[in-house]
Amino acid sequence: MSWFLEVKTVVLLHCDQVVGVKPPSQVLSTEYHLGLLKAKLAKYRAQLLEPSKSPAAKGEGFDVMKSGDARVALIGFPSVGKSTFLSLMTSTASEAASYEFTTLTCIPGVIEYKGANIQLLDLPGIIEGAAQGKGRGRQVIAVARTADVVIMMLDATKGEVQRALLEKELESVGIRLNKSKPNIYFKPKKGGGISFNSTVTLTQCSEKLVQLILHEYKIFNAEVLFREDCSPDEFIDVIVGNRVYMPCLYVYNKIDQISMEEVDRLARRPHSVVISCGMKLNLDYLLEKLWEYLALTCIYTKKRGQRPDFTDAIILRKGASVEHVCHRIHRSLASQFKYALVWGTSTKYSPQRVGLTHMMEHEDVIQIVKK
Ligand SMILES: Nc1nc2c(ncn2[C@@H]2O[C@H](COP(=O)(O)OP(=O)(O)OP(=O)(O)O)[C@@H](O)[C@H]2O)c(=O)[nH]1
Ligand SMILES: [K+]
Ligand SMILES: [Mg+2]
Repeated sequence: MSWFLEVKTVVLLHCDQVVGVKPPSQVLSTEYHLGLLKAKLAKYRAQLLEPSKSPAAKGEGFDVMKSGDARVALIGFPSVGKSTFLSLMTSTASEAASYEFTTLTCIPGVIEYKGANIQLLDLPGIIEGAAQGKGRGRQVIAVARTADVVIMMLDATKGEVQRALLEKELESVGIRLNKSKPNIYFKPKKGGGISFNSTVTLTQCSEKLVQLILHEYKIFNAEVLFREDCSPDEFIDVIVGNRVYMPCLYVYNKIDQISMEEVDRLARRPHSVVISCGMKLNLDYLLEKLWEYLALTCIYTKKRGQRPDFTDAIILRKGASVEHVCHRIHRSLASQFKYALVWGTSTKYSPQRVGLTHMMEHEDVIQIVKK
């Protein structure tokens, strides 16, 4: 697989050099060549996603029930301190030791924070080649796909190498870290050819390239609308589908082992937090960051004629409706529901009378009126 990634890098460099410099005929032939290569590359990657025959390599996760308000998976090389971290942050003890592959299964714990129960999963260490089934790699990655946030735990003394290798592993199975879904409307059709439009100026894709990529996937009729200046890779992600867009915190552990300068440098990297489980350093800050990345919705309730109860929030995932709030308060509340008054950013007016399908936003206040 590695040679293929190298090919991709070369092609991308080539692309940057060519755009806007060569006469149209040459641009066309370069694009033709490039489009085919990229589409082939994506097909090859898609094959990687297909489960192989043997049951061990099937890619099924460990059998751990989802519980609580959110799920966080601990991904990392062996002996970076994942189990030490779980034992510190939760009331669950997970064996930690200086030898690699101490943890052989998935061990769930619960972090209680700001009234929310966050399920934290300790997992076996993974190494290069995990995606192709090395060690328990496939199982670990399958669990990572089900998380709301991934904590990629790194040993601060070798963090950069570990980070690059694991990013590549996750990337190869369609997990996109800290990226949002490309804003491209794509709809295969029965006939009518390919209709291509864009609402912004495109600097990385053209109609011709889009067509070539689609043809490689044997798609000859489709509607495509770019609402964002996406790359060919991002367009391929949209066609292939099955991608997971996952927030990820890079956590550099064992900072007691590195120089102050190095701590400073790592702490300033994007999406990164430095900690020491051994010395219990910076764990509070990590929790704060984790909370931010989980982006849970807190809803406050209010009784008629009383002030809202800001001490006890109802915690929900993004995209929760009034109905979700009702279910949280009482099982039968939705069936007795008449209307609700909502104050906050989800409404035009405060308060506003809303129904069960109204979508709630973070820090909204709600008063429910029963029949
Ligand atoms: N110096 C130092 N050592 C640490 C720190 N955190 C954990 N360790 C040590 O690192 C070793 C590995 O810790 P584990 O928690 O077992 O690591 P793991 O990532 O769960 O390892 P596997 O289960 O084998 O994948 C243990 O000897 C820990 O005591 C830290 O902050 N500083
Ligand atoms: K270990
Ligand atoms: Mg462990």
